[in-house]
Amino acid sequence: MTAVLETHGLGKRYRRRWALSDCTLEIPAGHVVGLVGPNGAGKSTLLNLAGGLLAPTAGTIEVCGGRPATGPAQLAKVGFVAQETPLYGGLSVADHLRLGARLNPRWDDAVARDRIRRLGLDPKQRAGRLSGGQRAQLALTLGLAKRPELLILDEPVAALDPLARREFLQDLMAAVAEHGLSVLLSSHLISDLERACDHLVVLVDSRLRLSGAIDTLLATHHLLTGPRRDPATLPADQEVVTASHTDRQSTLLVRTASPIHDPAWSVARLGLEDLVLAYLRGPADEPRRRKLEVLR
Ligand SMILES: Nc1ncnc2c1ncn2[C@@H]1O[C@H](COP(=O)(O)OP(=O)(O)OP(=O)(O)O)[C@@H](O)[C@H]1O
Repeated sequence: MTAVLETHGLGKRYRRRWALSDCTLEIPAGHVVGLVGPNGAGKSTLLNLAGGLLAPTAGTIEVCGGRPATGPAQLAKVGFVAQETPLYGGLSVADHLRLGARLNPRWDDAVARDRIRRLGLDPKQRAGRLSGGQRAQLALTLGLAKRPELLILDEPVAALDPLARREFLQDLMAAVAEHGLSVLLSSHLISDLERACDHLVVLVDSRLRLSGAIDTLLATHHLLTGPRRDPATLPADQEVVTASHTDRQSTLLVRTASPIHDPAWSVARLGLEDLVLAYLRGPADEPRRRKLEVLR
């Protein structure tokens, strides 16, 4: 597997607080990877580290085989659209495309012009006069036309209307299929991630909670419902992600690569949204011990 992003023990600290801690992660090339987590979980921090806008406090990070933002060749490989879609307010849409062409060796002018035309943006309009969604669209167009190996997008679709969101995600998937682009994007909109992504990374409380191919994650998580039971009595290969109990019944979300044979359980699969929400809600460490406390 070729990795477009590889981190080992990666951490970023602001004064006493770790915004990202002990993150070891490998993201394969040629995929659209969704990054999710609650507000303040460390998503932008991870993306900014990958884009070379921040330097790590601990650990290492490699993007497309090199350290982020170290020289022009490395910069050309990575496109980054930050959350606040930085543009030059005094420059027109056309000026931004000209600048993009001058600064980026692999610039695809046809893609840029075609998107601007489809979006109905006036090339003469100054970026400072565009709406929030139009500015986001211009920034995303610059990111796609740069033809990077890895495109990093921090909440790219947040400002777009539903139709524009869907069309943008389709453009992204087409670029992945046609040009082997890899994409890492953060979003709170799980339905969008479900549509566009085939890999998932979940951060909670500055820590990596889950990562992997979405198909595999969905196939290895099971919702078990049955007579009340201490989660500590489950087979060792069944990791309890969350557990809730009534007087008579237990409902457990477990992760395991093996089939569930115990006839006491009724077993159901989860959709992506329920899986993500379980990890956002679930305890970050020692789930078995904590759940035992609940049972007492
Ligand atoms: N420049 C900074 N100085 C101090 N603390 C910071 C700074 N930037 C981020 N943080 C803190 O680091 C933590 C992670 O922030 P980050 O922006 O990475 O979260 P996020 O997951 O992207 O959140 P959101 O979903 O709200 O965009 C937060 O607690 C935030 O307050």
